[in-house]
Amino acid sequence: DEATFQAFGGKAGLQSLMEDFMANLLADPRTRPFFEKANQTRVKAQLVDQFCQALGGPCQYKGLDMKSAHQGLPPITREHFNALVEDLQDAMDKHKVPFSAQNKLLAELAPLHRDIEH
Ligand code: HEM
Repeated sequence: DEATFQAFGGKAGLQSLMEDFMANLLADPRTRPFFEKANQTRVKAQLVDQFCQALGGPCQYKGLDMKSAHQGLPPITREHFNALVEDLQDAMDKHKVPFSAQNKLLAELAPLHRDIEH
C-alpha cells in the first residue's frame, strides 16, 4: 500500500536502500561469492522495481522470474537465503525503515525461497 511504500522513502528511498543492501551482500562472506560476479547495477535496479511492486508502489517488475534468475548460479541453500535476509534487515535498520514496514516486505519475499533455493 501507499503508506508502506512511503515508509521506504518511495522509489528514491528504495534506490538508496539498495546501495547499502548490495554493499552488505558484498561484505558478507556468505553472499559475496554470488554477488561479486554479478552485474550489480542490473541487480540493484531490478530489486528496486521488484520491491516497489511488492510494496504496492507505482512500479512494474520486468526482470526474470525468480527461478530463471537463480537456477544458473551455484547451489543456493536456506543458509544463503537467510544471510541475504539478514543483510537486507541491516540495510533497512540503517535507513530507519519502521519495523512494521520491514515486516510487510519480508512477508512478501519469504515465499520466494521455493523458487530461489536449489
Ligand atoms: C528474497 C530473496 C531474493 C530475491 C527477492 C532476489 C531477487 C533477485 C532479482 C530481482 C534478481 C535480478 C533478476 C534479473 O536480472 O532479471 C536477482 C539476481 C541475482 N540473485 Fe537474487 N534474489 C533473492 C535471493 C538470492 C540469494 C539468496 C542469492 C545468493 C546468495 C541470490 C543471488 C543472486 C545473484 C548472484 C543474481 C545475479 C545473477 C546474474 O549475474 O545475472 N539471490 N535476484
